[in-house]
Amino acid sequence: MFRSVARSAAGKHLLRRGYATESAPDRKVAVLGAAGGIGQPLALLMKLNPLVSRLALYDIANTPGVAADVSHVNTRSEVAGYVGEDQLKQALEGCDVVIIPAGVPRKPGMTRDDLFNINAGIVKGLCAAIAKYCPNALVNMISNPVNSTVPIAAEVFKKAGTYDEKSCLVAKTFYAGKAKVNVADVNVPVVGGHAGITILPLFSQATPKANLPEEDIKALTKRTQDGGTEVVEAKAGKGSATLSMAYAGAIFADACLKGLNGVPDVVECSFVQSTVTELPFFASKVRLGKNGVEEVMGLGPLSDYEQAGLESLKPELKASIEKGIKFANQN
Ligand SMILES: NC(=O)C1=CN([C@@H]2O[C@H](COP(=O)(O)OP(=O)(O)OC[C@H]3O[C@@H](n4cnc5c(N)ncnc54)[C@H](O)[C@@H]3O)[C@@H](O)[C@H]2O)C=CC1
Ligand SMILES: O=C([O-])CC(=O)C(=O)O
Repeated sequence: MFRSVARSAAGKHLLRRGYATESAPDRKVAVLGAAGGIGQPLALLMKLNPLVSRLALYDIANTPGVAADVSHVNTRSEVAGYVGEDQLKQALEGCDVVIIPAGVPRKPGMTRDDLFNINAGIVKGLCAAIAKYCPNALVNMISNPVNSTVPIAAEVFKKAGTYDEKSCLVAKTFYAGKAKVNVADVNVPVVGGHAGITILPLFSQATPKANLPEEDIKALTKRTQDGGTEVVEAKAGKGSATLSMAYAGAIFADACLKGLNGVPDVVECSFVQSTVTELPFFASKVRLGKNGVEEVMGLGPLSDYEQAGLESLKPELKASIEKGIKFANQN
C-alpha cells in the first residue's frame, strides 16, 4: 500500500478542501481495475467529486503510478493506491461505493459475451472480497458482459445488494442530435440489459419531447444498441469505450453517493434484481437512497415498437443471466 496526500498548492488545496467538505460526510470509494483504460479517467473524475473523502485505487498492476498522479490533483479526497491481492482487503475496508472496471475489453468482431471466460472469474473473485471486507458497499459493475457479471455478483453477495451502472448517456447524445435540443437537457430511459438488442432505449419517454418520425426512432435505437461496437471498431483493436464509460460511471457513482447522503429523488437507470418483468435482473429507472436502490421503478407506457423490442430482448437476456448464475454456483 502506498499513500500520498495532495501536493503543493497547499493554500488553494486547503481552501477548496474547507469549501467542499464542511457538510459532506466521510465517504470512501474504491475503483477496482483503476490502472486500466476506464479506471484511470474514472479515478480522476472521482478525485474531482467533492462527495468523496477517501479514494482507493486498486489493480493487479500499475496502481502506484496512477495513485501518485491522481493524488496531486488538489481536491478533497485522500488517494491511496493498492496493488495485488494482498492489498485488496485494505482497499475495500470501509468502502461506501465500489466501482468495478476490472477485466478485458472487446476487440473488433467480438461480442461482450466473448469476454465471459476471463471476466467472470475476475468479477467473482473481487465480489467475494467485497462480501468479506465491505459487505454494505454499493457495487457499480462495469466489467462485461454486464448481463452476466451482475448476476454473478448477486450470487456472491445477494444479501448486501448488487447494483450495476448502465449508461444512458449514449442514447442522450444521439437523441439530442436528432431532436435538435441541448444534450444537457435530454433524458432517455434505457431499459433491459447491456448488449445489442438487450439495450432498449425508450425514446417515447424522452424529454424534452421531439415527436421524431418512426424511421428516426428506429435508427436511433439501433445506433444506441451498437454504440459500444461503434467505439470498439473505431479503436480498431485498442479496446472499447473508456472515456465516455468513465464519465457515465462517475455520474452513476455520484448519484449513489447523493442517495447515501440523503439527497431526495435521485433516479438513474440501472441493471438490478427486478420484478418489473419475469426476468430476475432487468435495467429500469431506480430511485437511489440511503440504502442504495430504494425503489425499482416500472417501465411506464411503451410504444408498440418498444413493446416488440422488449419481447425480443428477453430470451437473450434470460440466457445471459442464467449463464452468470450457473457460473457463480459451479466454480
Ligand atoms: N458497462 C459498460 O458500459 C462498459 C464496460 N466496459 C468493460 O469494462 C472492462 C474494462 O475495460 P477497460 O478499462 O477498457 O480495460 P483495460 O484492459 O484497459 O483495463 C482493465 C484493468 O483491469 C485490471 N484487472 C484485471 N484483472 C484484475 C483483477 N483481478 N483485479 C483488479 N484489476 C484487474 C487490469 O490490470 C487493467 O488495468 C471491460 O470488461 C470492458 O468490456 C467497457 C466499456 C463500457
Ligand atoms: O462495447 C463494449 O464492449 C463496451 C461497452 O459495454 C460499451 O461501450 O457499451
